Amino acid sequence: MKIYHYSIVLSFVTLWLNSYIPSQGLYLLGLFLILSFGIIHGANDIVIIPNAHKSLKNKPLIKLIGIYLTVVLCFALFFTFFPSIAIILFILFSAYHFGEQHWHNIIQEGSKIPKFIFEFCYGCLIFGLIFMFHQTEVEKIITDITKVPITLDFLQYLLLGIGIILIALGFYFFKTTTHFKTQLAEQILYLLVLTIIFRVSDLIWAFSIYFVLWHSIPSLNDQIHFIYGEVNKSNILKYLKKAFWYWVISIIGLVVFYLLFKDTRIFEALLFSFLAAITFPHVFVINKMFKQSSS
Ligand SMILES: CC1=C(/C=C/C(C)=C/C=C/C(C)=C/C=O)C(C)(C)CCC1
Repeated sequence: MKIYHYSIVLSFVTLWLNSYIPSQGLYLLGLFLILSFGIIHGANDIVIIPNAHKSLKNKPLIKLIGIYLTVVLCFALFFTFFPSIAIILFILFSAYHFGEQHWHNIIQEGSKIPKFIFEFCYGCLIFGLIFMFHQTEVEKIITDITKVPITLDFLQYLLLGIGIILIALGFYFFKTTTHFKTQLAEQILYLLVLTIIFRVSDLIWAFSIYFVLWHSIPSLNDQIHFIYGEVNKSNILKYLKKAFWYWVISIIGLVVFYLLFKDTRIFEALLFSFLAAITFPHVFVINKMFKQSSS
């Protein structure tokens, strides 16, 4: 079964969970899943870096960890001092990252620029839909991070523009890329299911469903393939073993963090700022990995 078939089946399970678990429960489960999968699917960046980047091939692990932590720290400082620019970049980078993960196996032929625009717009569509259905909450979190009051009233127009670009480029890929043609109906169905899920679920739960089922699990699959050459039980276990301690430390961190900040307005703002700091380097590492595996 293709990895996205698991995603679609599990997405229906989450729809069913919506009516069985109260919102607060789904909120906590969503946070736990975002952090767990966020950490697990980013934990092996340090293993991928030397394989994807020739100049880092023979560097000792401790040096790589040092470089990685320095980059994360720089982004965290950037987020602290220039939150408005940082959040815009964070959303734009993440949109490309989500789109690239989703489409890189489907659009393999043709020129780079239309592919880049298509992947970027697809990611923007995903974020745009989540943000549109949960506008007030998203405005509150962004305002808490940036301290600048914002409104997302422009989202409908933006989504319309993105939709037009995606349809136009969709026609182009339909004519030029065989795999795209055979995938199109399935992908439109996925998008419809996702739109319903985003509409009926709370913000954190909706985001966690996309992030875990549609981004992290396919990403884990690609990473295991890249590092070990094949996805099987023993390689999955090897990968998870490597990520395990990072995960334990992060979950302990999350629990402490939740207990300390749960009653403050800025809990979600702090959480997303942390996610952003670890996301920036991850986006570059995975982009390099895809380039390397397609060359
Ligand atoms: C959902 C959401 C936000 C954006 C989150 C993003 C952009 C997450 C990206 C994560 C990635 C790409 C992780 C690594 O793989 C905001 C703007 C903070 C506002 C509140 C809701």
